Amino acid sequence: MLSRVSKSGVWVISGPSGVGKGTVCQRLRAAHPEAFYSVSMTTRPPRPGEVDGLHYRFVSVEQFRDLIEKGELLEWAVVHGTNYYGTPRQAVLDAVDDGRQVVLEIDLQGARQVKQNLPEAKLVFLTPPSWDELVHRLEGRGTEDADTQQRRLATAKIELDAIAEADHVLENADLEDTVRSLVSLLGL
Ligand SMILES: Nc1ncnc2c1ncn2[C@@H]1O[C@H](COP(=O)(O)OP(=O)(O)OP(=O)(O)O)[C@@H](O)[C@H]1O
Ligand SMILES: Nc1nc2c(ncn2[C@@H]2O[C@H](COP(=O)(O)O)[C@@H](O)[C@H]2O)c(=O)[nH]1
Repeated sequence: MLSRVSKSGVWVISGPSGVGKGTVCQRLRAAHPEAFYSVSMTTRPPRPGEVDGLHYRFVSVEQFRDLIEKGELLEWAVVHGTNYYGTPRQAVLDAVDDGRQVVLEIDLQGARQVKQNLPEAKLVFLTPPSWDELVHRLEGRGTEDADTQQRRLATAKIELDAIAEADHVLENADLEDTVRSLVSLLGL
């Protein structure tokens, strides 16, 4: 599907909860609006300050299942064993046709599906400087209760064990360094 496109690239940004994927992608988006940043569908309730259509499209479980049935998602997963998350298919394909760089910030299950559907897609895995720093960032964000944090950290162990699947690994120590590395990798 991608082979007819020369300029575009699909870049999957993944990594454990709290490593900084959202923060890095926000910075990248502000600096390089010419790339396409997929807005995921989710059944998770919005956090304070999250805007429908900007951070996510917030939908009900029924709406999400309908999107699955209609084949409207490029990939989808139940993440951290709780909520559905998925990437709208058509918007990504349109951006590819337009020759844009496409950025998907999604979990490892979704990354694997994207690689199956679009083998040319590249998986960029962000790692924390240390496990303690990951826990510190997740706790410091303060958006989840203790149980949810523990669930996310359990997923994080599984995701970090799969690091060999990545095409590129970037340690997110200094935020600006990480953004600079991504800009260079994506050729923005
Ligand atoms: N390089 C960094 N150095 C220090 N703190 C950072 C860095 N990058 C992100 N953070 C902070 O870590 C916390 C988690 O970041 P963020 O929400 O972007 O993580 P995430 O990987 O998107 O997590 P999730 O998968 O749970 O959505 C935030 O408070 C953010 O400000
Ligand atoms: N498979 C997919 N995973 C996604 C998508 N959008 C986000 N995510 C991942 O979910 C977790 C949790 O996100 P949060 O906003 O609740 O903290 C995180 O790893 C995201 O990368 C998607 O469309 N598909």
